[in-house]
Amino acid sequence: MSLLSSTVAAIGPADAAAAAQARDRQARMTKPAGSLGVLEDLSIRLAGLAGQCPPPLPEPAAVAVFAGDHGVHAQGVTPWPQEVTGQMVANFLAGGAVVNAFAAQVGAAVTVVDVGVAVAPAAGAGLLERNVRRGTRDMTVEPAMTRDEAIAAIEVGIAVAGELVDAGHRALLTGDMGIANTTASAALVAAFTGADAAAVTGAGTGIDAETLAHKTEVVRRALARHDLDADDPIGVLAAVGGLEHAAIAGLVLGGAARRVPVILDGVIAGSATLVAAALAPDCLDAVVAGHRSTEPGHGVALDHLGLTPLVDLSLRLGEGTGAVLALPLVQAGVRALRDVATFDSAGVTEKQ
Ligand SMILES: Cc1cc2ncn([C@H]3O[C@H](COP(=O)(O)O)[C@@H](O)[C@H]3O)c2cc1C
Ligand SMILES: O=C(O)c1cccnc1
Repeated sequence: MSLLSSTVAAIGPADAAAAAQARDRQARMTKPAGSLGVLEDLSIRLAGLAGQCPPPLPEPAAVAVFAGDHGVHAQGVTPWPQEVTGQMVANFLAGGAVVNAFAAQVGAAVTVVDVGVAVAPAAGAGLLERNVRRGTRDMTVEPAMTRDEAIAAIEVGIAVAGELVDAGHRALLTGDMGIANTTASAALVAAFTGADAAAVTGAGTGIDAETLAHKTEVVRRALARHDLDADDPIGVLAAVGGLEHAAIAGLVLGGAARRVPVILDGVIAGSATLVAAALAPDCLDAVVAGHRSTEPGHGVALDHLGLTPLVDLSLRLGEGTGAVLALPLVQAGVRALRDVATFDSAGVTEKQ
């Protein structure tokens, strides 16, 4: 059996008994019932995922930054040159990117993976060299990847998830680097949700109104170019996705198979999770939406997946920055379920 097939087969539903135990404990903790809002629901979900109440604290955490390039860059969808992808890989390895600063703040490790960078980055200490191909093809002309390439890149993500969990990590965070990847993200979201290109295409790193109109047309052309069927997620991914999207889908599947929470970053992660959920719907039990980015396709993807983002700070960066900022909230939700006394144990009188 392939790594993808065995991983999908290993993903099962949440443990209803552990979730019920967590729900019951939340009702008996020394606080008004429901007063921790979203964090209560989150702790109950994570108990169901782990199959125990309380679930293990989601730490130590690791953010996996998957880097890849995009043939659709040739269509003029972003003002940034493609070589920035590889240059930022070097910056991540040197500790100089925003995700490094934020990860240091919350004690998360940063793992950098070349799954599809166009020009081989200089082998820096810590780089995981797992390149499947040196950038995708232009999706407005031909499929971005072959099915085999898409599956190989998904399996890179599954393997990285396994390695990080084997190394002791108990929370996986998604990160991405890939100039032009918000264009592929928009196409994926449109293909899986049926939304119009205009509803899911955004400014990415920042473009003027004319370039945004052009980018929307590029997404529309790519969608029209391929015979996209949401029931064939590998086919959609291969046609209009990116190598880092594939790897992130794999990280989600791999985390879910190991029953470790996966905290999503922005629109690249959201669109990649549409692929993962189409392959294995139960993987969503492991998924936490870290934040909502300003890319319009991100909200469309999260709504489709039924996920509520934890923070909304108008970020539009990627790299894993939004996921990393959300990590302490996830940890606080679990810590409350684990450490807060009950009315009985603390001798606090319950409401009349
Ligand atoms: C210096 C720099 C650092 C970044 N870090 C993340 N991104 C983000 O922006 C890119 C997507 O935007 P678009 O589709 O508009 O090209 C991705 O690389 C994403 O990770 C960056 C972009 C730049 C320029
Ligand atoms: O939503 C994101 O993660 C995002 C938005 C803009 C540019 N890069 C990433």
